Parts: sequence; C-alpha cells; structure tokens
Amino acid sequence: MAATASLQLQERVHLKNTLQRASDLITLFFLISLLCYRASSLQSYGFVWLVSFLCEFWFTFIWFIITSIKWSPVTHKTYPQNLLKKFDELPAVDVFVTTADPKLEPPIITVNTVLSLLAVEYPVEKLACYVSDDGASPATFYSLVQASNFAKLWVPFCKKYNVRVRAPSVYFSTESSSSSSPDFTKDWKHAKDEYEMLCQRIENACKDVPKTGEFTDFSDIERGNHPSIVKIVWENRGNQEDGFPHLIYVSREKRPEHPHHFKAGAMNVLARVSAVMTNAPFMLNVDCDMFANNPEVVLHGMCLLFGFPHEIHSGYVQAPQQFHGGLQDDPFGNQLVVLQRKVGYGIAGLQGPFYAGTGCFHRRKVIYGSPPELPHNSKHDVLSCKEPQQVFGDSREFLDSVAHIMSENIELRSANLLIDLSSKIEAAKQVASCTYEFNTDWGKEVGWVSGSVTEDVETGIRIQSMGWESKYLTLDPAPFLGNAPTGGPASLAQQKRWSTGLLEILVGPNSPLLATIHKSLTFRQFLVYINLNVWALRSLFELSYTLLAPYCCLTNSSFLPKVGAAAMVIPLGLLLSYNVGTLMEYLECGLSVRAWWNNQRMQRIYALTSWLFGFIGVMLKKMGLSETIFEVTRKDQSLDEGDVDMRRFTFDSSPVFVPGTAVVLVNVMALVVGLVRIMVNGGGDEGGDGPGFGEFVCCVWVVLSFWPFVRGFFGKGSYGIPWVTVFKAVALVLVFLLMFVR
Ligand SMILES: O=c1ccn([C@@H]2O[C@H](COP(=O)(O)OP(=O)(O)O[C@H]3O[C@H](CO)[C@@H](O)[C@H](O)[C@H]3O)[C@@H](O)[C@H]2O)c(=O)[nH]1
Ligand SMILES: [Mn+2]
Repeated sequence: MAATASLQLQERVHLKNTLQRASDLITLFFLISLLCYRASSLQSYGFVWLVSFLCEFWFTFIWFIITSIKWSPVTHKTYPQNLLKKFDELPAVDVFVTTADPKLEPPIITVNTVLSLLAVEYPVEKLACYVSDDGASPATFYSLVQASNFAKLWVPFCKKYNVRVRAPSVYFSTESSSSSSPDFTKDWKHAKDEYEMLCQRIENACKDVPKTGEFTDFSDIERGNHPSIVKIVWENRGNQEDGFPHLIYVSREKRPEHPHHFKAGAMNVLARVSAVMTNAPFMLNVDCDMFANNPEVVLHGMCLLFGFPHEIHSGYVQAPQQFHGGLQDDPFGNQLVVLQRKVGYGIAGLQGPFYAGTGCFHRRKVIYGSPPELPHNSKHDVLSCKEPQQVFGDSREFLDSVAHIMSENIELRSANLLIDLSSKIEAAKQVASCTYEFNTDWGKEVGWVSGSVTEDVETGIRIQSMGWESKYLTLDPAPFLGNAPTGGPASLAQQKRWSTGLLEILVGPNSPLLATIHKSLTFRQFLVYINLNVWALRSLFELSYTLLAPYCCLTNSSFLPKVGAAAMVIPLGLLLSYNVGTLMEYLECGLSVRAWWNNQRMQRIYALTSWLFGFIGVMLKKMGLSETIFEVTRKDQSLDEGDVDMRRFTFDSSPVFVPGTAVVLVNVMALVVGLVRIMVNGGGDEGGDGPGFGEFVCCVWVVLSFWPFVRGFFGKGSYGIPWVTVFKAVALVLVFLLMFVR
C-alpha cells in the first residue's frame, strides 16, 4: 500500500459567490437600518415598538449567522480511480441500516436499501451489512431472508451490466430492457420477474407472518419486551464467484423498565454487535429508506477519509440528505435542495458538515471517543484515566475488538472478514442486551449520544468538539436518496422532533456553547450549530411578529412607518431584498418560483406549529413533566407525480395544528376590522396612529403563507381542519383578545 503517495484522492474547490454575498449583505444592511430606526425612536412609542425591536433584533442575529455560514462555500471533488492505484487493498466497512416499525417503514423499503448496499462497487469480502430492527418484526426478518435469496441474482446482474441505480424498485420503475442485447433482455426480464415475486412474498408475509423454524424467536414476544435476537441472514464464505457481503439481522433486547434511547440506542448496539463480529475500522450508516443511489459511493467516501495529509481533516464523511420521488414544487418544503446547496457548501468550508444521522461514513475509533492525534494530545484520553470496562462495558470479546481498533494504523491493515460468524452470535447477543450500557460511557463519551431526539447532531458536536473536522460528500448522481415525508401530520411531526432535539442539545451537556469555550469546536462552527439549535426559540419571535400586525389592526395602532414617511424605505427594501435574494437562490438551483414560495410558506408554518411545540416540549421536559420521544416518520412507498392529492396539506386532531389555525383566524379578523374601520372613520396611511399599508400587507402575507390552513377550514376528511382543532383555536383567539385587545 501507499505506493504512489502523490496520487490525489480529493481536491478542494472554492465556489464563486460574489452575487450571493452582495445580496445577503444588502438584506443585512436593511435589517440593521430597521434596528437603528427602532432604537432611535424607542422612547416615543410603547409596547408594540419594543416587541418589534426585539423580534427584529432576533431576525438580524439569525441573518448575520446565516450570512457568515454561507460566506465561503467549498466542495470536494473525489477521484476514486486513484484510490485503486494508491492502495493494494481497501479497508473494511461495516454498513448499518436501522428500522423501527414495519407499519410506518414497510419492509420492502428496508429491503431495497439493503439490496442497494449489498450491490455497491466495493470488494464484497470487505463489507458486512447489519440491519437493526427496533420493531422485532418477523416480517422484517423474513423479508431480509427473501432479499438475500434475490441478492444472489441481483448483485451479479448489477455488476455485470453496470446498473446505475441498484435499489430494484427504483431501477425497475425507470429502466426498460428495450433496444439492448438479447442477453441483457433475458437477464433483465428474469430479474424483474424475480423481484416482483419477492415483493409479493414480502407483502404476503406482512399479513400472515411465518411462525415456525427460524421464526420461533419471534413468537410470543412483544416489540418492547424481548431478549436480543441476532441472526445471520447470509454469510459470505468467500467461496462463490459472485458473492455478496454478509447480512446480519439484529433486534436488541428491550424491557419495559429500561430506557432504550431510540435510534441512538439502536446505533450503539449496531456498533458493538458489528465489533464482535467483523470489527471493520469504518462504518457507514443509513436509515432504512436511504438507498445507495451511486454504486461507487463507498469508493468516493474512502477518498475523503484518506485524501488528506492528516486524518483530523475527516473525522467523518457526511453525504447530504437527498430525496427521491419528491413531489413537484416541494409542497411541504422539506426537500432541502437550496439549503444543502447554499448552507451545506458553506458549512463544508468551515469545520465541516454536521452529522445528519444517515448517509455518513464514520471512523470506528472516533465513534469510540478517540481524539485526533496531535502533538499536544495524549493518545486515547478516554482510555487513559479509566479502566476499559468502565468505559466500554465488560464484554471480553468487545474489549478485545476495541484494543484492535485503537492500535496503530489499523484502518489500512487488511482485516480478515471471512471469519466464522456463527461462533460470534453469543457475544453479539450479550452486547445487544438492554443492561450492557449501565455504568459505562456509552451514550455519553462513547458511541451515539443519547438523551436528545436528534442524536445525530449531538453526536456530531461531540466529535467536532474533540477537534475533528468532517467532510461533505456531494456527488452526481447523488450518493444516497431517501424519503421525505408528505402530508401535514408527518411533516409537522418530523419538524417538531428536530426542533425539540436541537433545543435539548443547546441546553444539554453537549451544548455548542460549552464545546466552543472548553473544547475544540471552532467559533464559526459554533454559529452553524446555533443556527440549528435555536429553531424552537425562533418560533417565539415569529409568533410575536405574526401577531403584531393583527394587534395593530384591532387596536388601531401601527408598528411600521406610513407610506408617505421616509422610513418606509427600510421595510420595503427589506421585503424586496429578502424575497428577491431567496428567490434567486431557488432559480439558480433550477427550482421554480412555486418551489420557492412553498418553502417560504412552509418555513412560516413549521415555525408556528412544530417549532413552537418543540419549545413547549423541551420546557415540559426541563420541568420534569414529560419526556421527549422519537416519533418515527411514516415512509410512503410510492409517490405518484400526477396525483394532486399527495401534494395537498392534510390535518389530524393533533394539537400541533391549533396555533396555525388560530393565527389564520386572528389575521383574517384583523383584516376585516381594520378595513371596516378605515371605511367608516377614514385613516390608514393618510392620518392618525392607526394601521396603514404596512400592517395590511403583513396580515395578507401571513394569510397567504398559511393558505393550506385557509383551505383546511373548507376541506373535507383529512383535508379539513377537525372541529376540535377549530374550537381550541377559537379559544386561543379569545384569550389573545382578552389579554391584549380591550
Ligand atoms: O426507536 C427508534 C426510532 C427510530 N429509528 C430509526 O431511525 C431512523 C430515522 O427515523 P425517521 O423516522 O426516518 O426520522 P427522520 O426525521 O426521517 O430522520 C432524520 O432525523 C433523525 C433525528 O431526528 C436522524 O436520526 C435520522 O438519521 C435523520 O434521517 C429510521 O431508520 C428509524 O428506523 C430506530 O432505529 N429506533
Ligand atoms: Mn427518515
């Protein structure tokens, strides 16, 4: 190995963004002007002015952070062809897939992800795929067994014909066999027929689960109360020509009296189970719906792990969360395209992307808490002051595996993965037990950090605060593609979980603030995390600001300059520069004006629904009144582009819809009252202290942003806002009127 050290594996490319900077600065200029205007006349106005000032101060603060994050975008080009020239042998990678609920996450989705991973371009004896099933579902296990049978045909087929998308459901929905060689047509047809049969069998198994043989482990168990189940679905013994990687099913022990820490808990079990079995120095983790969309993805990942003079530069390699089958114009504002392009590349130029929970390559030793080796760092700090079993738990097999991983240069030393897996099952079950982590550092200094519902970001902070940088793996075609939620309830629930978890981090032991002061998180990376961590807090300012204009209309006052006044230039300039600036970003990324608007309005909706509940949830948790839980997002199997209904906002009776409904009611009411008053008494911009053009524009803007809710008042079934929600919203509106408008 390391024969030709000069061969480049990656290249850092700076992206030009002069226009972007100018546009962001203009908006910042208007924001600051607005603050100065408020500050200069704070005395002469009352309460409304003060609230406006505080909100605008907050918006300026956030905009300053965003401008700073986006300032110097970079991307890294990767050269996998050099990898193969540079190293005689590639390092081993353990691949982790998590699933939690066969109803919300149909097994066929997991199967497609697993098949795409088994078929990647990488030496098969260097890969092992572990599936964690928190649902302890025999249907999921059965599906994996069936999938491994299909893989015997699918993996060679993909490699023989260099198939580009190796998730069969996606491949067969887009490719056809026409105009190809007769050989290919025959093989294609065969693979397609077999895949359809696989789907059929899996569908049947989901209805009527087998209970004999291998499946007896699943009989008479509850998903929250059962022993560890570890099963080797497929063992690659290295004796077949067209082999494919090991496939192992893991369902960790669960008992009602022990907390299981949701996904963080599942990841930690995967880390340990894989350690006692194959112990690869690298791990790749994906969610069950995130298939490998680029067959060379692991090679590209290795380029970023090995492409730098010092490993400190790539503690982990994160691919962006990209989605497939997205609805046209992004009606739920969750495809994150512009965010990844503008903010993502910006972060890539700082300490590196935050860990997003899926599509990420990790170094095992980093997950185990190893700081980067620097002259002033004593090696393996964690290990130096405590006994290994206090840190890692007391499985002998596991401790041996740790010692091996922590030893010098293991990452490139060839590991023999062709071991007898079945001899490791007992050790694996032990480390998958629900008491294994007691009195150890797991979930704290070692492994995935548990305690917040965004374990991903928190784990990333922990890693970066040791000084590690991370790298952003962007490829064309995209490295991985997942499933973005659709409909109101699922989208709002996901945003609620994110905002909850992010705020939990801010006030927890891994707060980026502490990490910057006491550890090695850089200042601008701190800004990256602050921007994320305060989502829930943003809701308070957005809510206040949303209520300002209706308040003014109802109380015959104003918070914006009048049309004739010179100061009106400021809010007008801000409105223009912000909207034109953000619209340009969407157009630049090849998206439509509609997509821009949908994202704008969904941001307002998320802020006043999900993020607000995130804030309340964290407050309740801090007061000890409730716990935050990880609600799994429903994964839709097929998104039909032409289906208008999929794009429409849906509701259920969840309280999360109440504030949005109330906001619409207040704003509509304010518009009516304000207009009637002007018609009767005159006023508006010409005279008096009453609301003018500015306030009316604000009310209309809010109503347009909440258009899905406006439609919801008239919709039927899940398209309509349930009556209970409307009643609760009316009650809130009454409270608002009684408190502020007398
Ligand atoms: O108790 C649990 C709960 C969830 N999961 C798995 O976690 C993954 C993510 O769950 P999902 O419902 O899809 O959440 P998303 O909001 O789509 O996930 C994003 O946000 C999460 C943090 O909130 C990260 O963990 C994910 O990686 C990231 O993709 C899925 O594979 C689940 O099967 C478990 O294994 N055990
Ligand atoms: Mn997901």
